[in-house]
Amino acid sequence: MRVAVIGAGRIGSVVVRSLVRCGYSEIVATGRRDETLKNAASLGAEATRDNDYAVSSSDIVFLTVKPHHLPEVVKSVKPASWAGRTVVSFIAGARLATLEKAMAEAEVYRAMPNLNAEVGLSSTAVAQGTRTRDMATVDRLLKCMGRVYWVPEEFLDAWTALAGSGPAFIAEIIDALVLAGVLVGLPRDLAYSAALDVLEGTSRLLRESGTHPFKLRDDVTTPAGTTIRGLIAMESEGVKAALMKAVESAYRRSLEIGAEIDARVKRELGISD
Ligand SMILES: NC(=O)C1=CN([C@@H]2O[C@H](COP(=O)(O)OP(=O)(O)OC[C@H]3O[C@@H](n4cnc5c(N)ncnc54)[C@H](OP(=O)(O)O)[C@@H]3O)[C@@H](O)[C@H]2O)C=CC1
Ligand SMILES: O=C(O)[C@@H]1CCC=N1
Repeated sequence: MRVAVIGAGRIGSVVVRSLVRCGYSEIVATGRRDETLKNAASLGAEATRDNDYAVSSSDIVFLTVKPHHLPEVVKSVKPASWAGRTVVSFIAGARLATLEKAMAEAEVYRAMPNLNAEVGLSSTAVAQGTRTRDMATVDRLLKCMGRVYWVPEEFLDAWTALAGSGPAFIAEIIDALVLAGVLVGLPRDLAYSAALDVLEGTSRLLRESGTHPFKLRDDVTTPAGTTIRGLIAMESEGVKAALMKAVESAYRRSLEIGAEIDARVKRELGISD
């Protein structure tokens, strides 16, 4: 099976690396700049600027360009070349209806992974379109990147906010914890190790024990001890509300991008509803 990765940037490169790690060797990746192509080739992909060649010579196509590049990419491929291809779009916000209009004869899936695919730990949600047949192959390829959740498309924008953008939110929290460690006297490296260990350990404990986060919090919290002092500071600074608003804002932006891209695809490709 041959796989095309259209747009071998940050997430596209991770797709190439994940597939190579999984044993796939027939991969073609595209980009515009020399640097992008050089990088794709160094990862083991055939690198080309020719999107039409990449799509027409492959069975499965991953779309990993920025949302505003979607119309240009569709135009760079002959309509006949999309026919019969299985296309998995990682483009934030881009709706299945838009993608199916843009690539009229392709079998289209909308998915949202995250950058943790770099270490095989993506949380990827995927929704099928109206013409999809080969879910097993898509499932197998996505599993090379980490966990896969088949969901209705209505969850994709929320998933994009929580899981797609999630690594950035968690990285901010980790950075804050490291600064906090330094504030109270730990050397930076030690604070960083502690922050990563606590995050990884808590995550694993919750997943493996099935314990509710409230119960874990209460188990850690000694009356008149240290944790409760920290918890009241978190409450008064609105940490929970800030995180909820972060995800809600990202969700709204995903919806906005979806509407913008739909309008651009219709305008630039001359498609009507
Ligand atoms: N970054 C992330 O964590 C995640 C991103 N996504 C989604 O993945 C998509 C890509 O994001 P990201 O990887 O961060 O972005 P990048 O900008 O890193 O990568 C996009 C790539 O697309 C290439 N490209 C642009 N136009 C064309 C074209 N006409 N033909 C071929 N290649 C082209 C660019 O190549 P060049 O630089 O050579 O122009 C670039 O390498 C977005 O839609 C985003 O929503 C989804 C989940 C997570
Ligand atoms: O920030 C973005 O738009 C993309 C989608 C999810 C992660 N990065």
